[in-house]
Amino acid sequence: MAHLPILAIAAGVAAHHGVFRHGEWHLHGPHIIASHLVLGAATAYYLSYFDDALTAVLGRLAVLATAYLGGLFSSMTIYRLYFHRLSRFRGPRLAAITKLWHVWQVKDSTNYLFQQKIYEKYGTIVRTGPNEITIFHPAAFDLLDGFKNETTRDVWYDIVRPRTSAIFTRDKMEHKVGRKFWAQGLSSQAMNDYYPRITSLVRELSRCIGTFGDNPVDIDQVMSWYSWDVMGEVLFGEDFNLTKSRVTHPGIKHRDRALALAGPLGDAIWIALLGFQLLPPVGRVNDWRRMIQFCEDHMKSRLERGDNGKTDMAQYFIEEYQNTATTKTKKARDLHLAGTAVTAVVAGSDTTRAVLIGVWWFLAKYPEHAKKVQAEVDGVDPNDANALAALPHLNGVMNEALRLVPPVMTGGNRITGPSGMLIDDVLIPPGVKVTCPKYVLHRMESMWVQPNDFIPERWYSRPELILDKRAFAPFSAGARYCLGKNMAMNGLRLVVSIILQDYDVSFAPGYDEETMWRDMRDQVTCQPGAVHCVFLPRKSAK
Ligand code: HEM
Repeated sequence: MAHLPILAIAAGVAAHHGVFRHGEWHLHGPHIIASHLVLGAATAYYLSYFDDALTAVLGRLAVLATAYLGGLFSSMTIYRLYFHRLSRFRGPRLAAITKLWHVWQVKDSTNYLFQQKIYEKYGTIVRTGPNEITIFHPAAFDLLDGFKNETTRDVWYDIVRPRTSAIFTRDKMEHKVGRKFWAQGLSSQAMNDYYPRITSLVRELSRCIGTFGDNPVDIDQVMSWYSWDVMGEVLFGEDFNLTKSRVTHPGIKHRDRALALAGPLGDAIWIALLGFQLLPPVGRVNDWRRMIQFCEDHMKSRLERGDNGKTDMAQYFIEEYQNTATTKTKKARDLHLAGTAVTAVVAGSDTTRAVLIGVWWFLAKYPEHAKKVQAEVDGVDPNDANALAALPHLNGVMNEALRLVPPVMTGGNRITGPSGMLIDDVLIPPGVKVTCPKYVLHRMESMWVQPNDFIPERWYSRPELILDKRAFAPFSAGARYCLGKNMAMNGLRLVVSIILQDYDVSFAPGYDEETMWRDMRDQVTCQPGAVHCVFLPRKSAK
């Protein structure tokens, strides 16, 4: 019996080297727990031959379990610190041992600030996990996602499993095929149909803002209504009417609370997946389920009712659903359509809302830039998307807001391909998770002059303030760039030009300007802190 603890330690070491060091385990949490419980029960049964008393058996079992886990975790720690192929890379020692350390550091959803500190302390190429390198280099976006990239998506993209979509898939072929349908739904031809409908939603937004008079407008609330309405109109051909009725849809609350759960766990996705599978539907797990349910149900009813005479994105997703009837099972097609709905609702509503919050903060803080935009947009017909796209200061404001408040602040994790990744003569081996936080790159001193300052002119009349344009990728890059970019930019320009044609903006009396920055959270998408503004009708003629 005395030899059993030694055997248990050896079993822990063997489990590490023989099993857990190989392959991916994030989808197998319940199986790992179940197999260890079975093993524990079998060991208890074996021990009961030597001792009749239950307490004695359980006591011995606890010793063996501790020895096993001790062997397993000691082996992991020693291997990761001294023998792992990334052990030569600089970075926090605890990060090299376990990703849980990183999760703990960003428990309040401040991964963007954590990454900033990591860069300042360790430099350009940092080991931020047992098998993870974070790159703070302008070439990184292209290396990760450029057209010649060999990378695959990291395990994070399994988060809506068993559902999939063009974004939430790690299968290159599924991504390529799915991307075609998204591209059709977001093509310039489809955009011609959406644009007048989005314009009338922006007019409704302007009316809604007018109803506040000289009272403060909670920008998050109003932009959430508006962006949800746009998502409904473009995705499902349906008006949710939130801006008009000034009611927050429950889907928005579920989305925000669900993303708050996914944010800090983004770097240890197995915890979230385990929670979704094992925990009862309470709290944020319930929000996650309800968010998914809302998207699924809505897409399903759109499928059943057919279109209502308007072009919408759903029609392309339904076409994909129908086209794959002979090649995929119904269950697989249902799961793909559901995953696509979740992707479209989050990508289509939450990203633009985040930028708009940032834009209004900057315009209230720097009224001289609002005035410059007003001088440009006055006299321009917002129905003419090309005319708005040609206004330099308006676009400079958009780009600066996207640079300083990128809606996707971190994330976009990839796994290096068979040749690894060469960066500044440093080879990152194959099969390593690599990441490049946009928030940090968008503010690096080596890439931008006065990196933390809001200077829209750097995008047109003062190009010398941009030292390396490769460091700007709010919509990602290359083969995986955002397919909604044109729609998003057209929508953002419309909102800012119509509202600034109608109103002057300033911070609400008593509003603490630091709130937006102090309470900013990185939760898959950026969640800026509260911004309260007052919009007063313009006195000057347009
Ligand atoms: C300002 C608004 C937006 C920003 C900053 C933005 C940013 C991004 C980023 C960074 C990615 C890469 C994500 C990743 O690889 O994990 C992405 C992908 C994507 N976005 Fe957007 N997005 C915006 C709006 C939209 C909108 C409105 C839609 C459509 C309704 C959309 C649809 C997509 C799609 C389909 C992809 C996946 C592309 C692919 O993987 O091939 N986005 N977006």
